[in-house]
Amino acid sequence: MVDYIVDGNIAVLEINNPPVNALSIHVREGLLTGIQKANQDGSVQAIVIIGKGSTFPSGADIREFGKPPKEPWLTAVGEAIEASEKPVISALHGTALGGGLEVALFSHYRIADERSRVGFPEVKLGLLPGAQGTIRLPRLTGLAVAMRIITSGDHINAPEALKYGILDKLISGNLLQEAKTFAKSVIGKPLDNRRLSKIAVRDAATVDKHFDEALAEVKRKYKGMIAPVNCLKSIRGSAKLPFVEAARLEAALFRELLTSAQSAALRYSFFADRSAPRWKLPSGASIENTKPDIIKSVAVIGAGTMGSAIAICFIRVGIPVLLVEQNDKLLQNALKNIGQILQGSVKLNRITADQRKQSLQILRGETSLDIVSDVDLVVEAVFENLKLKQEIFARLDKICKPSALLCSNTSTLDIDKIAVATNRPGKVAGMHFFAPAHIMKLLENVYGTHTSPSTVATIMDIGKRIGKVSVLVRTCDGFVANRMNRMVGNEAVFMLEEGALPQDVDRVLEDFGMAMGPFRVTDLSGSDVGWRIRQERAKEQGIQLTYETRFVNGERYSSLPDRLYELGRYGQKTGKGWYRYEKPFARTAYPDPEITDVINSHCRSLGIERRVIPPQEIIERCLFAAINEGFKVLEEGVAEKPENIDIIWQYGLGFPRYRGGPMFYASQVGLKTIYERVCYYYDAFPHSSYWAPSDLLRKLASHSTEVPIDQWTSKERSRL
Ligand SMILES: C/C=C(\C)C(=O)SCCNC(=O)CCNC(=O)[C@H](O)C(C)(C)COP(=O)(O)OP(=O)(O)OC[C@H]1O[C@@H](n2cnc3c(N)ncnc32)[C@H](O)[C@@H]1OP(=O)(O)O
Repeated sequence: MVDYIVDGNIAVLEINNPPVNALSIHVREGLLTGIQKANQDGSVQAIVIIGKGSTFPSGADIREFGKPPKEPWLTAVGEAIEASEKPVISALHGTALGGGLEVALFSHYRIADERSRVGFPEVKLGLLPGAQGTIRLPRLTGLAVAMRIITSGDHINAPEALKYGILDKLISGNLLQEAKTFAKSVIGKPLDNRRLSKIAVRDAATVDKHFDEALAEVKRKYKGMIAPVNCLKSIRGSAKLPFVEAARLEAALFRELLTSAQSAALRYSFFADRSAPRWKLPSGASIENTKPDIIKSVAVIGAGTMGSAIAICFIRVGIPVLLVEQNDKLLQNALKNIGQILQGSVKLNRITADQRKQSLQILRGETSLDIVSDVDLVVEAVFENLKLKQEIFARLDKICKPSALLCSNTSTLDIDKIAVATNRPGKVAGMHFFAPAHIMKLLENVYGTHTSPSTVATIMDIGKRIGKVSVLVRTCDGFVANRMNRMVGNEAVFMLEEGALPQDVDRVLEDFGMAMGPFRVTDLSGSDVGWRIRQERAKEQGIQLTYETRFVNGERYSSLPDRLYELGRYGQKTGKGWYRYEKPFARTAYPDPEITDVINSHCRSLGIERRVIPPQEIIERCLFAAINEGFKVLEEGVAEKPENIDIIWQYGLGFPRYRGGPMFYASQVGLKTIYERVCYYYDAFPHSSYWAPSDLLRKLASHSTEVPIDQWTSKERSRL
């Protein structure tokens, strides 16, 4: 794991632990032994630490957290490095992160490949740089820069790191050769002024001011997260306390984080991010054995808000798009909007003016579907109506070349029902973008009964190319996101009927960490959309919806949202929805006494007695209902693994990453508790059949010990 190579009077400790040279136990042992050996070796006068392969260590081995810790700790290794009587030079390349950067900060000198990056991403894992990173970095950079680097977790490029004093020299040539040359140049020089533990924080006197400012910032930016706050407390300690005491404080703050539920969730999320895009079909086809087609051109059908944003996703990575809208006025409007959105990106420095120009050059608007005959991929983004989509797909099937993939951006409709309109069901799939599509990271890719493995491989690959987090799910009503989120919406509205107000429900869920409560979300997206879908479905089933309707097909129904629609309260766009806004399209939501009156009068007219609904009930009814549905999604194989569901919620539905996702949250609450509460609510609300407990949940909850989340699918599904 660490090779010890002597070249003349220089010992090189080469870390070899692919893929990222994580500081696993054997690496820590190897480094410690190497430093000791080099100090005992009379022929050695300086020591170089370097990474083999693509990078200097990118951090501690995250898989070791949560397991019984093994000595030597990284701090002990680092202290041996700093105490070395022979100069130690860390030679950085790739990404020197977390514990990797800490190794460098224990070293007496740091040189780096000019393309390398450094950083402390621990905060993203709910941790702090616990091997003295929080007390060493401020000694080099000063407090403000250290606070920013450590609480953001952002990577810093080498030239910037040089400017901040983190690095001593940038290297453009052969790193190892240059490191040896550098090492020779520092032999015999005094080391105490190179040992950071011997150096004071130069702006220590200003620590309280920096702390207060940074604390206000992290509380706003990382609401609810404890790691950034502990990072700041530890950095404050670096300035206020003698080094050894500051190190003790850092260790205590680190231990608190290491055992926290937030860190467990964030570490789970780190691996879930990497696992979710790795798709596998029940047939055995997978990312490992199926090649994607190369998509060189795309047509987007429907130039509404969604279609336009989808077009942007492709053109900004250089994939030409034909945007088709039947009405020329709407088309011209869409093209203008796309230009404006890209202009906004230029203003925010996300793209250059040149990139905007290049993107617009590969966008073409058309009013005829016939023009799409030669594209490789079609993404349909018209109104959510099965008949309309079937008509379009039937036409596309005739117009498009046989190899073209036909995908729908439907958010709910069964892909199989769309595919039957074509003679190429193997090439039909869902690509469910989330609004606003050019901003939201999630792409919920949907396969139907006949979708071929190569179609799946292609939509997953194109998702990656356009920078999305792509998760594959099987078709069903609402897929994963909308199917599970429907329970949140339903329960939220039912609780209004029983005693809550929109702001009560939203506040509880936002305090839990959701980016937005369900009523603020509805106001943002517009309640007219939901109304139209409800009316269409009722029409299809020959049902007449009225204010008195309390059940549809035996299921509990609330007409409250319909009342809002009739009042013209469509949400932000009309300046009124579940909340009041200063004017149409204004963002700030104010609780509205008119809504309280509407709800009260609704309850009176239906003879419902209102009661106080406690916060815990709001959490349980919204989230436990969704979690129960999540277990049904798993048992049916709609999602292959819990990570897929959690990633969909994090990137598509604003679930707090520091809680992992609804399924990971369930694992922390405990499946017995979840199951018992689901049963309780099913008893209380038998007309909401989604409360019927999932078989998988029941089975998992029946085990005497908690079944770990990574065994939920493999163990139990096969036994159901
Ligand atoms: C106290 C805490 C201390 C001292 C710490 O150091 S905490 C760890 C701090 N470091 C990090 O958080 C870095 C995490 N890694 C990354 O950000 C990225 O992996 C990368 C920028 C280093 C490289 O990115 P990329 O090239 O895209 O590669 P992947 O992200 O796909 O990673 C490749 C595989 O390596 C696994 N991995 C990466 N980092 C670690 C790690 N620190 N410990 C364990 N495993 C790690 C990653 O999961 C990938 O594995 P597979 O999915 O391929 O199995």
